[in-house]
Amino acid sequence: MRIALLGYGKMGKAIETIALERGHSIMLKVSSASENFSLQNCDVAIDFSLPSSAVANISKCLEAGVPVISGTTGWLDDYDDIVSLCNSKEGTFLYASNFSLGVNIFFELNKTLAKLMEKLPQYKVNIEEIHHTQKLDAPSGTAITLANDIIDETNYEKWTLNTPKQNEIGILAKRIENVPGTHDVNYDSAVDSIQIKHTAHSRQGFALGAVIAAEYVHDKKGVFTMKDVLNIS
Ligand SMILES: NC(=O)c1ccc[n+]([C@@H]2O[C@H](COP(=O)([O-])OP(=O)(O)OC[C@H]3O[C@@H](n4cnc5c(N)ncnc54)[C@H](O)[C@@H]3O)[C@@H](O)[C@H]2O)c1
Ligand SMILES: O=C(O)C1=N[C@H](C(=O)O)CCC1
Repeated sequence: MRIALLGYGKMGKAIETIALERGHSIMLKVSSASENFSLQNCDVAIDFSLPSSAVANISKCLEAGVPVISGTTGWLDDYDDIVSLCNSKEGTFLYASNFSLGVNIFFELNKTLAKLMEKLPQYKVNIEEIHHTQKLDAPSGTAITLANDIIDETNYEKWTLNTPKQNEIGILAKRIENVPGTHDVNYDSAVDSIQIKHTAHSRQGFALGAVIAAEYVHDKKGVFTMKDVLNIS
């Protein structure tokens, strides 16, 4: 595949390494909103940029008829508009808050555990995420996915970064130098605790998942998720 990298920071560089190893070519590297780039000759675009630039980048790809995947977090208020644009252009789009294959298995475990714990009101759930200090958004996109998936399976109504009320899931967002991404979901009762946890050891897992997702979507039409890529029903 001939790939456009929209965002050439920590993730763009990690994706470049893995894409080249897998025999792909990098046609374009974009690093700022002021670049007037052309997507000509690109088979797929991979956006890992800034919360403030993702929507413009994704829209530009969809307008140009170039399949696009995005891992940028912190722009999801506009997700439905992007889906509408993709559908109206008969284009190709995939967003994942976390491209790591392990995290996508962790998402399934989280849903299964939430279904089981729903029957045990003596347990209260909370989520903790830890990321490096350059991260712009909090909570992480992954923590939001975990919380929303629990909300879909239970009576919890929303998540909060503040002290949670009875119907709220508390998310604690910690920032510690050089941490690529750690997430845990904790259920605490008066007598015990249950915890599931995912720890990324580097950015390689995110980058590999992104390249695999780009390989999956590049010749398809529609709006996809990592469940499609991993064939999870
Ligand atoms: N979904 C996942 O699996 C996953 C994994 C890691 C990071 N992320 C997310 O990806 C995003 C990027 O992460 P990062 O660690 O590479 O950040 P980074 O700050 O290292 O890189 C972002 C890059 O985007 C560039 N940029 C600024 N404006 C741009 C524009 N208009 N178009 C294109 N590029 C532009 C910046 O110059 C910078 O180099 C963040 O939102 C982060 O939360 C997601
Ligand atoms: O480094 C980041 O920034 C990460 N962002 C994603 C998120 O917000 O969940 C995925 C993990 C790394």
